[in-house]
Amino acid sequence: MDATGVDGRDDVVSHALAREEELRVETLRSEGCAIALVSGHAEIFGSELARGQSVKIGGGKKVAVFTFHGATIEITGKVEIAYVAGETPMVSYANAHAVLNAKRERAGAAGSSEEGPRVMCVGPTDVGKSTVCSILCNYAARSGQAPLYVDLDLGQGALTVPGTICAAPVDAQIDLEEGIPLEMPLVYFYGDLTVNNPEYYKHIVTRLGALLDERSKANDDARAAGCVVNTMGWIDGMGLELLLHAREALKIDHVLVIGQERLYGQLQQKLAGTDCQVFRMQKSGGVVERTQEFRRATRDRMFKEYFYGPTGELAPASQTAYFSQISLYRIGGGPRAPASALPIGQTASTDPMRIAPVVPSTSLLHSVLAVSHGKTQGDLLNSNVAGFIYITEVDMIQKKFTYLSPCPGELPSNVLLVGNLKWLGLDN
Ligand SMILES: Nc1ncnc2c1ncn2[C@@H]1O[C@H](COP(=O)(O)OP(=O)(O)OP(=O)(O)O)[C@@H](O)[C@H]1O
Repeated sequence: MDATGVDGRDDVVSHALAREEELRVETLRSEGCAIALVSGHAEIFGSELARGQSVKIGGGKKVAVFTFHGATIEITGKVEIAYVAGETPMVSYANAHAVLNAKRERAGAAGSSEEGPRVMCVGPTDVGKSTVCSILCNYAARSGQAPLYVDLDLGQGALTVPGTICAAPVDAQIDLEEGIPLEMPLVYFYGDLTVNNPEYYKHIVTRLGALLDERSKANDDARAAGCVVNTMGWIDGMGLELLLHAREALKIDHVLVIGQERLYGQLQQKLAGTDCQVFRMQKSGGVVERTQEFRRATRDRMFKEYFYGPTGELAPASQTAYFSQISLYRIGGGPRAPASALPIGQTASTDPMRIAPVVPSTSLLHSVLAVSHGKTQGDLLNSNVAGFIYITEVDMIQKKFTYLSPCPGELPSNVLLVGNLKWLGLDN
């Protein structure tokens, strides 16, 4: 049915949803659309829609508007596709939330020293892991809890720039336009999109786990709320080892396996005898497989959003720094000793935890660097980062960089970490 929508526009299509149905919407790459709830109750990935208000969904995004009891939804603007689906796993996700919340309430009861649930979503790529994490955080926030959203996914993480692992509390339902509020994120820089240095990745996950424990000791509400952890889609070989390591380091007690029976079986065997429960969750038919090209575009958008804001509302500061004013370091990948220098029979290896100074060069152009909280070279392995800068120019003659920083003024530290994160900027 076509009509004039809540925004007064005439390119509006209305959809009536029966109970437990969802409207799946894929926006065009080039432009977004607006979604409005006209009647009933509905939510997008656990975030409730307010009646009569429209929410902007950016270009290239894929969302589902779900209703437990029935709703009428209007879409304003052209979309790639919008269709109603009757079969969704949303009720099972809501049941999972009920189990987790019961544990939160027990842990939050007066005099209790019990831990709240620490949940981890695992599964292959494109099964809806990040989506389930958002749904669980939203449901928890709607019931007055503030779980920590932990993102261990380097390539398609939801919190800050790619190439990092991070955590942020979700104390209100996630804003559909602006994402998870990041007032106090805890971010560790890995510096790449895939794990080629498992030892260092494990090291920062362990650090994150220790900080989770400290937070939970210091604050009863945080202890009771627990955490919801998103993981990478790498589930074989070393990928599985990294998942099991994260499970232990973050003291996860509920693992939700989405969309793969084999992984479910493997984890059940590996975690037998621990106090961790493994659950199988159905994959939603709405989850869309993303091409490499789409994933690259999503990463570029995340870099852009970091510097310019989700709706382009921020104005990053362009600043300069002389090479002599900053110290650059790279973690891992120390040089191999030449075979001739090694005893017979030994193979050369790199030191995964080596901190190597980086000499400024034009190869840093278009790099995203992390501003470390570490004050000295020795601190770097254990320090989280304050934020990121983007190198827009390297002047080898004047020995200075020009960079974008989210805010003007001096950087919080002059110790910068270099990885392999490149972004071609707005012209891309
Ligand atoms: N029910 C649904 N209807 C429509 N789109 C959906 C639905 N559930 C998830 N999606 C979309 O499918 C895409 C993939 O989902 P998601 O990012 O949660 O998967 P993932 O398993 O975390 O992927 P990866 O391992 O690559 O990080 C996202 O764009 C998400 O918005």
